[in-house]
Amino acid sequence: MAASHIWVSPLRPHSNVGVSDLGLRRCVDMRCNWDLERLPRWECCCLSVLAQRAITPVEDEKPLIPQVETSEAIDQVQDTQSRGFHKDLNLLPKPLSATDIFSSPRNSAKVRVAYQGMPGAYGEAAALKAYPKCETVPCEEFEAAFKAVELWLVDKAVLPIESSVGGSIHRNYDLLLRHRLHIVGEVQMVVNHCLLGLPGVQKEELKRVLSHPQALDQCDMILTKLGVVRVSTDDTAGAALMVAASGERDSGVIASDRAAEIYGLNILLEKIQDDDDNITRFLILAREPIIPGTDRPHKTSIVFTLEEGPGMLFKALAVFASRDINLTKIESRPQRKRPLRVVDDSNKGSARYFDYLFYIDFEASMAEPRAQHAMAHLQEFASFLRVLGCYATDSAL
Ligand SMILES: O=C(O)C(=O)C[C@]1(C(=O)O)C=C[C@@H](O)C=C1
Repeated sequence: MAASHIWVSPLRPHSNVGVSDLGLRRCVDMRCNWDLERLPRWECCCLSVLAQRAITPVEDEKPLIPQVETSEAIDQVQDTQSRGFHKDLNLLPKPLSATDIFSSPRNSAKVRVAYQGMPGAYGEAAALKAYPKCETVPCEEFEAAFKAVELWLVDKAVLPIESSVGGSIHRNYDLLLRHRLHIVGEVQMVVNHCLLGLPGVQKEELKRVLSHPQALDQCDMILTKLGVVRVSTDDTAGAALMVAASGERDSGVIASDRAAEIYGLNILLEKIQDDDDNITRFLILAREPIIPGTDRPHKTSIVFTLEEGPGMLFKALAVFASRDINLTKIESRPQRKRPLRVVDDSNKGSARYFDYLFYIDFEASMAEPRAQHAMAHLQEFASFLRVLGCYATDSAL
């Protein structure tokens, strides 16, 4: 029986990993090629993957619905096989979603790092750059990765925060504030996009190209030249999976060379981004902050709000300038809970102010007195101030 047909029976209570009944689960470990006769043995190599996905209900969690192998599923596999793909896409790990989070027992000495997207996404590469021996955990959405850390399902999350071409990833700025995680590091990654297609397909045959919106933007010139329709997906590797699964010969993908390998697609063009130096900066998030050092260059990330008044932002920025502290990033986001603030009647009641959150990264460690003084000074007139993290600067591209 093919590995794609392997289903694992309910896990019995397993004291050393603390897993209770998981329901019927398909073997999701790509390395697992156990046959049906051997399934009752819980020491199966896929145990780690299953254990990693064990469930403890959280507030908004839907109960896990046991999966059963349906005739459609079998048809799908046979259909895929008949199209001749050498990769069995059913064996890919299913990414976690925000409503599909469960707590995880630890059965691995490896650091587990969550990222958004499917295997082969750039987030996975960033996680492996930061922790070369880590176990990567795919998540459907950014928020699922935040929750996975909070629920001890993983140790860290690695999420994109800005791109040299596309700018800030606003969703993650907002999530940084909504969740109580700490920034413990950063990863700068050169992103080299490839144009992928099904085996045997020429780039001239493509009518549409699927990818993450950032990747589509970063490859604007080649897409315009090809005259294709752009289709947005949640992540680049997810786009590769879709095309591999659909077998649509007129659909191409922008994704990594690793995604091509995982999903059995051919690389039609390499390094197709408009800007050669296409760099994405990822943040490493953890439950606990690190103790800041002064042994090597550090950055500190903060978020604050200011009282209304002329020159307030100027005053805020002056706390850094007067101490010779260099700012590497400033971002403002509307404050969601009070997106619009109407002034009181004494001010005629007609003026409306937007309240903004200011996110700043500056080049100093919180272990340095100048950074501590700058924060104390800022606190004098900031209505809210939080240090999101202090971490070593990543200068290795
Ligand atoms: O889709 C992916 O592969 C991602 O890792 C996400 C992401 C992003 O959010 O910017 C990361 C890097 C690339 O710039 C394109 C997409």
